[in-house]
Amino acid sequence: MHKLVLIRHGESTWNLENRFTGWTDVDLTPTGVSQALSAGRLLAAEGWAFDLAFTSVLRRAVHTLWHVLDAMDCSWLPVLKDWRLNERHYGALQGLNKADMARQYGAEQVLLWRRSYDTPPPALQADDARSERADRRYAALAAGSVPLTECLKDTVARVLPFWNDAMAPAIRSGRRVLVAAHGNSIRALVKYLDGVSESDIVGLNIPNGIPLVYELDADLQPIRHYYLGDAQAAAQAAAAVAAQGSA
Ligand SMILES: O=C(O)[C@H](O)COP(=O)(O)O
Repeated sequence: MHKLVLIRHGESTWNLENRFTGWTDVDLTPTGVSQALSAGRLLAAEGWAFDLAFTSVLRRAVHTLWHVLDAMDCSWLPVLKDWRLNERHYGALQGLNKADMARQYGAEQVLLWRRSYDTPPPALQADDARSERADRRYAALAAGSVPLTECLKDTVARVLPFWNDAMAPAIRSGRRVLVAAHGNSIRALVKYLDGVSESDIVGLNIPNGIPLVYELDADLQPIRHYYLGDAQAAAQAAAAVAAQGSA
């Protein structure tokens, strides 16, 4: 059996302000740092150890990983950063307040943008100052492949190749893997691992900073999954994420 640990970044500044974030590179709040340190201490206390970590190229996930590894006294751990673990791109919603959007467009429309499988938010214009196309961290991507918006289906389409190319081979080889990522890139991976339907994925919300353990068989099929620590607290935190899209 293999064990894979996934963790969404701790609270970010735009989580706190309830703003759509996507690829905007905001940092953690002090609460987010505390969540990451607590997760690391919990993992250490329960005897977890890792051989390799994966994360995105966004600082809220990278810094979460730093704090988790620091709390586990293994800041030396090899880390592979890849844009394919980035949060789903939120398009022209990036920077806008989620409750304001619910008041302006209705909670149902915001739910579709946040949680549906194939309804993308309105796209950024390519010349929008918020576009990441000039960001040198994405310079290796083919021209025009830096997204201007993404639905979850688009996120799955880039997370899965990274799973198949990097994460799954590492796990199959027996390396103990930790992944620090984002709410929707984790939703994309969970959808694949658990075979969640396009309708059921709407109900999945990932809380900030709580380790999510996947026990996988030899074929990397899930046996079970659970949050470390207080299960009720994790459920309440996930419900709070869902509520962020309310007016
Ligand atoms: O990108 C964001 O806005 C958040 O990190 C995730 O947002 P969501 O929970 O509204 O999808």
